[in-house]
Amino acid sequence: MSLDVASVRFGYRRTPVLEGVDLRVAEGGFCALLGPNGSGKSTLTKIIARVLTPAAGSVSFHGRDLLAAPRREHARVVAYVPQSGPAPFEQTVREAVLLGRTPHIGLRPTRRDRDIVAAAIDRLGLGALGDRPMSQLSGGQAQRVLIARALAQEPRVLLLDEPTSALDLRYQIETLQIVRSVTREEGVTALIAIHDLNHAAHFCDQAVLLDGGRVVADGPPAEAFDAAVLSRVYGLDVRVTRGEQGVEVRPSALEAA
Ligand SMILES: Nc1ncnc2c1ncn2[C@@H]1O[C@H](COP(=O)(O)OP(=O)(O)OP(=O)(O)O)[C@@H](O)[C@H]1O
Repeated sequence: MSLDVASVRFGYRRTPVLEGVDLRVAEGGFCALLGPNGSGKSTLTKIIARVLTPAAGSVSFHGRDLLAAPRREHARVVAYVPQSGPAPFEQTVREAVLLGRTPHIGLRPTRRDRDIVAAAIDRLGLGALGDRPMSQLSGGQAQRVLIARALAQEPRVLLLDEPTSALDLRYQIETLQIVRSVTREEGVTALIAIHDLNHAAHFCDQAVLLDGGRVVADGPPAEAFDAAVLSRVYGLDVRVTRGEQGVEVRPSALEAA
């Protein structure tokens, strides 16, 4: 029972970006997708979300081919939080989150759909903003609406592309806690593109490191984080320490300062 990405290749025009990516996330796992700018993290999440079509390879969940499934079926399994989304001027927060119910709704939303939307809005701390037009939100509030929309979709697989990039420290931590509880308590499988290696180590149970469109490390963060590999991939000398608090990565330059 897992999300399986096998031999995925992709290029924009003639430039190869992903060169045979394999990864497996166990059901209920929380996997960090790491790597420097341009390493292919967004591209890979977009392929699983079916925003992009790979040149080769497969994506399956519980052995079911997600790339060949009808769109509505795919949307019942996979929810995708992009780095940012369009904010139609007239749409309120509640209407934007209700869009997450689209794959489940018949002709019109039921009471249950509205309850799920209200719960997702509350969970992301947006309770006071339900009637606010999307155009009047801060960047971080809008990012939290996208996450609430994905939760309202009740997916089995949750893909998040740098969902904490616009969030202040409190909401970064709260969002990662929410995603972790969704994986642990509801068995949702989550894949998150994220830059903060220490947040990844703390919250995720698997870390996949991409470099130039290839997987160069994959495993529990404490095992996958190797100082020599990270230093080479990021082009910056780092130290990895392992203690009671778990694994921690620090640029060597900061230690010398
Ligand atoms: N629409 C596009 N057309 C052409 N090239 C693209 C396009 N989108 C991304 N690329 C290129 O593909 C490569 C991978 O980009 P991608 O956005 O997947 O990286 P990333 O790891 O998510 O980076 P970041 O950490 O900066 O978000 C980069 O070299 C990028 O310049």
